[in-house]
Amino acid sequence: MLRVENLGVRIHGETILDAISFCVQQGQTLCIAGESGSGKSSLLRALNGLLPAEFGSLAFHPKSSEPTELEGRWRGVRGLPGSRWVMQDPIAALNPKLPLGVSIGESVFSKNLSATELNDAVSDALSEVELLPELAVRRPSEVSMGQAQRACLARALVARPDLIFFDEPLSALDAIVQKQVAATMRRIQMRYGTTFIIVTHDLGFAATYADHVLVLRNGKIEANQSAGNFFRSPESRYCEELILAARELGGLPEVVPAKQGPGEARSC
Ligand SMILES: Nc1ncnc2c1ncn2[C@@H]1O[C@H](COP(=O)(O)OP(=O)(O)OP(=O)(O)O)[C@@H](O)[C@H]1O
Repeated sequence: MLRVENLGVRIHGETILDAISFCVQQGQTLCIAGESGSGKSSLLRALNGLLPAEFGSLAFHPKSSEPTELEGRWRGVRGLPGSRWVMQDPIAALNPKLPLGVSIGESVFSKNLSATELNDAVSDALSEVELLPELAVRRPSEVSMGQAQRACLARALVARPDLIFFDEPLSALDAIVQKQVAATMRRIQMRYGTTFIIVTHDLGFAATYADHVLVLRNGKIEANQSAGNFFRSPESRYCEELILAARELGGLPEVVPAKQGPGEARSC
């Protein structure tokens, strides 16, 4: 569904990402992990056209939008048609002056919906993420962090994307709300078959939700494996150490249970 070959990013002569290749199938979850500064967010930015990147090739074939195929230098600031992005800090991601319902509705501005259709779409999206319709009139400063992150998820969902990029979507939330939002994300994926690409520091989260794991280090790929293989038999010593460190901190069980859901990771 999304296949990237040989992506590179250089800024002011410095290599930020080098020779990045991976693919992810429709309805599956790719978690991108790695230490701070390894290039995870830069990879999301490059895939969304926000950093100047060189692509050996990129092919994105969503179910409900035109395919995108490109190679060479790309900077398409509107991102990939058929995809949306949920950021790490929901308060910073939302316009502080706009009620949540308006921010959510802006996501489908280009569809030229009537006022009634727009209201219905926003209400549906709010209920999809388990928020009351009354919250549509509140501004970001008038809701909790968890509610704001759900609103960001609703803003992505209202456009019915085939692919959602998430940059550390749970890190601004407390543990209980993290669990609730993660469960909502999972339910949405099961219902709509949406593909998720999620940047996370949390290997425990990746162990529970990922089909595939991509580990970056110094802008290069350190591992690109199905989640099952990654946690059983990581590709490099560095990844073994990452897994060990997560276990020692108590964030990862000794035995990673098989992922609940549509089945074993499908390779592409
Ligand atoms: N626009 C930019 N100009 C120059 N350097 C940049 C730019 N964006 C990112 N970098 C550099 O690229 C490297 C990777 O940064 P990036 O934010 O992608 O890392 P990360 O893995 O997401 O880190 P973290 O987990 O801390 O968010 C860093 O050394 C960063 O300073």
